[in-house]
Amino acid sequence: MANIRTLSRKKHIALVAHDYRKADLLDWVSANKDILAQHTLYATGTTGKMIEEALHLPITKFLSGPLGGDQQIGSLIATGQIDMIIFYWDPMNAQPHDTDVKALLRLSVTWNILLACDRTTADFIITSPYMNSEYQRIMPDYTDYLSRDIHENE
Ligand SMILES: O=C(CO)COP(=O)(O)O
Repeated sequence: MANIRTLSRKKHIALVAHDYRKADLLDWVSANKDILAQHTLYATGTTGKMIEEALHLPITKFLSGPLGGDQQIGSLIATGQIDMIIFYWDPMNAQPHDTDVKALLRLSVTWNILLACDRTTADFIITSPYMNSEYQRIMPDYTDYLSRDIHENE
């Protein structure tokens, strides 16, 4: 039987943007401020400071992404404390912490959470009826992986 985790009406949402995409994220957050204000918000350090200063939304800020903030959010995803991430990563510039960026994207998929990396996807998510209701999230089953025979290749 599938393992289900119920997302409450009030979602836990992480907001993250690379420098060249921060203005775009701010624009999207501004356009959806009233909806976002009904949820619990988290962000990497610089992104969070920018949103707080511009829009006065309460937001839990972690370290700046390259200094460990991406990994802090990744850790919350792995422990089921983040339901959704809006991650405006920069497709045109290399990042010094590319491994952390990849890890954050990987964990989002690993745990089947909501992930938007562009405005169109973010718009579809924020207008979904599930934003105002509970949602039964099917948890991926890693039982086989966890019980694998680690000696089989010896
Ligand atoms: O680097 C980031 C995401 O990978 C974002 O970090 P900041 O919000 O601290 O700029």
